[in-house]
Amino acid sequence: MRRPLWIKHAAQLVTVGGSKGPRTGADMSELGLIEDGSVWIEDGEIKAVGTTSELEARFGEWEEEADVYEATGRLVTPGLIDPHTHFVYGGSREKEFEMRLEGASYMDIMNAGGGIHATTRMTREATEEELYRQAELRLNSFLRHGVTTVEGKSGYGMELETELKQLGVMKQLNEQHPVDVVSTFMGAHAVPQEFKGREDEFVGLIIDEMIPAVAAEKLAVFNDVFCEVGVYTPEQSRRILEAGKRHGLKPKIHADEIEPYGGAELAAEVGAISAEHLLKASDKGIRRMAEAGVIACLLPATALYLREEAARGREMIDAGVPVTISTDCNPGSSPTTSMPLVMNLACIAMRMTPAEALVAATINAACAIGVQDKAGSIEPGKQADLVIWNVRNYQELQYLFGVNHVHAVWKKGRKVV
Ligand SMILES: N=CN[C@@H](CCC(=O)O)C(=O)O
Ligand SMILES: [Zn+2]
Repeated sequence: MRRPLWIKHAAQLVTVGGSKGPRTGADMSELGLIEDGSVWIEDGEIKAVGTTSELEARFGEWEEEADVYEATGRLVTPGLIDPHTHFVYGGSREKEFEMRLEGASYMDIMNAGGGIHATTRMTREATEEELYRQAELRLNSFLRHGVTTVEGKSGYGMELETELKQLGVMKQLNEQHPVDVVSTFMGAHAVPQEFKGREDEFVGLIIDEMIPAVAAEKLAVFNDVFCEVGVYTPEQSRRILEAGKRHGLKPKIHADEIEPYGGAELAAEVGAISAEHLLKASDKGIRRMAEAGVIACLLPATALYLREEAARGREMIDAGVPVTISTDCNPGSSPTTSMPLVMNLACIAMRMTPAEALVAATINAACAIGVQDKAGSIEPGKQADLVIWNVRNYQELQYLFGVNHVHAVWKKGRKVV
């Protein structure tokens, strides 16, 4: 049995406790704050949460047996959760960054065989070991930025062998790296170049071959599709997502990123757990998502990187849509692992409040990837995934922007940063 861990005297402890599902509306501002907060942890699990004096009354006589960590003057939050990434890939695309600054659009580059296609070529060529080493470095960086759980998507294979290779790397990393990895199959990330003009044939391959194989190997929890003008139509997307459902894969959807295309509406119709991007989501789509309880996964770093207007986060929250936020870590449109930066941008570019940004990056992110029973908040029974920050309160975390304020990170009760 490990020695208990006792964190004491946090200037502010953000618990975000007590949620069964994703938070909406005014509940997105409820942080469950405890001043002079304290957490008692046994065997990697949170046993008790309260003020330091409350926990001293309960556990004071065992102080000698515990590892005590003083968080005096600092903010403590749940480990952040990144619910949308493409962190397993081969190669790099810094040349496209320059091309975009010179005027080329994201879709122009992709349609000319770059973008997702370029990364697909490099990922197909990479060995499993190479992919593992690169992805491991990215997970290390996530951890240094206070992120303790990450969703990861395949989709740089778009052929069964490479899709399985990417998902296999995520499975190994989930077992071997401190960060928990939740996997999503995204065979429908683009139409591979060799299937140009034969899109429906490739849709058939995803439905008849790839989804059954991925589900049989239990390599993914979710099934995602890039529903976009020039990529997958809403009808093709629906077929792919319904096929995933028949094999137990829950739908996610990259929706209305570049052009309005009815993606938000489709997410509500197929009962998607979340819809991603949504820069161009329609009013009707936002209403439908609120009615159906679809979580909006908003990616303000991607919008900034593509020099686009961010999604309407403020309006979505006001309309009752549960909102989460993410880095979208990928080699093209958002090569970052910084969730703290994403929280800053959620405030600055989407007019979310500092409290809403934290809820979006913790409990709502957990709900968007189905891990809310074990992560996303500081409450008894959950994994001890905690971050101590070099700031005094949650407002300061969002106010001092573009800086990594992480002081220390615990994953399942072990100090990893
Ligand atoms: N939009 C589609 N897919 C990714 C980008 C992938 C890439 O450019 O490599 C995204 O979510 O931003
Ligand atoms: Zn994405």
